Amino acid sequence: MTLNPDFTTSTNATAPTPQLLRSNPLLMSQESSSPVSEWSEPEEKTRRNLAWNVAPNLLVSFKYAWAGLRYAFITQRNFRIHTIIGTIAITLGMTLRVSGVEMAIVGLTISLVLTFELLNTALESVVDLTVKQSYHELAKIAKDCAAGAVLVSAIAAIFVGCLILLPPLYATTNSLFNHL
Ligand SMILES: Nc1ncnc2c1ncn2[C@@H]1O[C@H](COP(=O)(O)OP(=O)(O)OP(=O)(O)O)[C@@H](O)[C@H]1O
Repeated sequence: MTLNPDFTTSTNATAPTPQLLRSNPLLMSQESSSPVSEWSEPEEKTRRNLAWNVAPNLLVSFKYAWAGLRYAFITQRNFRIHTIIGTIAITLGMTLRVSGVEMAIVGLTISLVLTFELLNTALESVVDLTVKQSYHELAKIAKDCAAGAVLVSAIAAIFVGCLILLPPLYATTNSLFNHL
């Protein structure tokens, strides 16, 4: 194996040295992930500024998070369906005046499903970015497992929803019919 002479002075033979990276910013993506930065503070700042999108404050971070939610809502049919069902469940819970703890359980279950949907969307994007248009067995496993995670959370949500919302719904409709 022939080693590139530029890399031989580094402790990691495959990682470019800071000197080499300074002379060629395109090599920055090959930099080792050492927890202790070898860069001076201004250099670190410049390097960070070269990232595609850097949130300078909390407000901008929220803006990116909102963009992710918006993207999932616009592009993912399942995310829209789960959002609508979740909204119906919360409205039903408030109308039926279920207890605070029960509302919290319903709310947490809904957010779990939506969270898995978002992670599923993120993972699909990363897989597509990695394998592009090509078929790969590992890409299939990754996507199928992520979809499976959403399915498990959705089944759990249906179970929790039925357990908490059906008894008061049944009681309310029963008493309504009895008054007719
Ligand atoms: N690059 C690939 N290589 C192999 N199989 C793939 C690949 N891309 C997608 N698949 C298969 O097709 C299925 C659907 O993938 P797709 O990216 O269309 O997700 P989707 O239909 O948007 O899923 P979801 O409804 O969960 O958002 C995956 O679960 C996987 O089995």
